[in-house]
Amino acid sequence: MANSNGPTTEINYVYRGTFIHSTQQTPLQILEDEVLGVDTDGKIAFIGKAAELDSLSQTFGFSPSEVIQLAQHEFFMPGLVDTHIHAPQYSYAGTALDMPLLEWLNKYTFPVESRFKDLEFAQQVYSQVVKRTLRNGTTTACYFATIHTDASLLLAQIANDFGQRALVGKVCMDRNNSVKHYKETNQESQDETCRFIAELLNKKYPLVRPVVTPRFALSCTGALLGQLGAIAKNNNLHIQSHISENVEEVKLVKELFPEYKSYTDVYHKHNLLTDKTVMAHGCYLSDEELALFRQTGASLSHCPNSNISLCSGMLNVRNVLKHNVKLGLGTDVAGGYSASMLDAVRRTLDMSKVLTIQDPEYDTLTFEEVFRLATLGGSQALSLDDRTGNFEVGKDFDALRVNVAAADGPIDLIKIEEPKIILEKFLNLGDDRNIVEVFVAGRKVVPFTKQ
Ligand SMILES: O=c1[nH]c(=O)c2nc[nH]c2[nH]1
Ligand SMILES: [Zn+2]
Repeated sequence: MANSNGPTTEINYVYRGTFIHSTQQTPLQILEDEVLGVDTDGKIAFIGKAAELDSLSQTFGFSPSEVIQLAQHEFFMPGLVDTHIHAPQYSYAGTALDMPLLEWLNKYTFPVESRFKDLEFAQQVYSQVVKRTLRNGTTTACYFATIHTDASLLLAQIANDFGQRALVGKVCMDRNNSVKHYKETNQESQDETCRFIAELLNKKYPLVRPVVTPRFALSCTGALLGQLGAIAKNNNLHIQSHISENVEEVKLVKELFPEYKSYTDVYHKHNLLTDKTVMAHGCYLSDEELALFRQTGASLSHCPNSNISLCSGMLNVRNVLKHNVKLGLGTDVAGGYSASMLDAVRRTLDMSKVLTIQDPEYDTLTFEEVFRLATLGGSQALSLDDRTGNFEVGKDFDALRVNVAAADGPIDLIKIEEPKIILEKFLNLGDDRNIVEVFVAGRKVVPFTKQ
């Protein structure tokens, strides 16, 4: 209901209970016994103390009797943001982790990805990955697809149908010396990227957008990198790629692009570093390169499972944060074997502890900081933090309803615990059995209504 200076949209539903989220100022803000209202556009209309329920109900025009009360062991947290995941690679997730990156790409990845010309196969795998990630609380995913435009459009359609917020990239590569049938010509890559962007934008999906996706410097000619930089600029689009993941890769980039100062400079000079760019990994970036990320507003996606599984390297997250570079977490399926962002949280903490074992002076990340990276940090890394990432009024309601004591779940509570302990238990021990509902832009997307 609207009054002359009040809200202009109607309240759809109101929850009462504990809300836990991050802000720019604090990695963990715990709001106990609060009420949060979501309007019919899926946006957070208000959040306030339950003691003020009567006045909120008058201002926003809802009945206190319709308020949904969370149970003792439940809380809401912002949806998880996976800033880097390869949807086609979900088909072999959990296998093929026995060699380093470049061999792994040639032996497993390129042969599998080349199969996504087959739309039936794509339909099967892409439905599985969207459902699996949603069930595990990924409300926003930044996907790599394959070089195939129609299959990439299908991934976008499936994300839209299931209600996931997504950036979807048709992969671009006009260089591939090992699996010769899995590459495009330069012209094809440009034309198909433009077709992908035009057709996807034309669908007008409310939560799914295209992202310009050069695979990485080794898969692209300088000409293609430059053309993709221009396409992104002309259409004001997101950009994603990989950078500085493994020592061998960094060495080859130096050999292939000798006239550039650094790996980062290769992307920068081709106009691929913008405030809508997210680069996966960055394990071997110098301070100078991090400064260039900071200057351009480009962000990093930290993918610890992948970095460990492929023996790639270890990102010094503390140093990235010190340089004020935007940072989110990614599963990097299938270099990372788990599609769950809870796994990314745990690996981030583990890797930070390994760095502390190696150097006791290293300031280990706290679980609160990693919680922020998995939610607000991810939304900032994808430049979507005006829409999602925490429970600020005006943002979309992207949220997980978590029940730490879910029947048949993985967590045993001995007694009533305070919210901070409940969150810590969920992050370290929880799984999809604890995620009882998932909301994206106010719409309940888990449990599924569609099969
Ligand atoms: O982890 C990775 N997965 C990939 O598919 C890929 N391609 C280039 N570089 C890559 N790194
Ligand atoms: Zn990747």
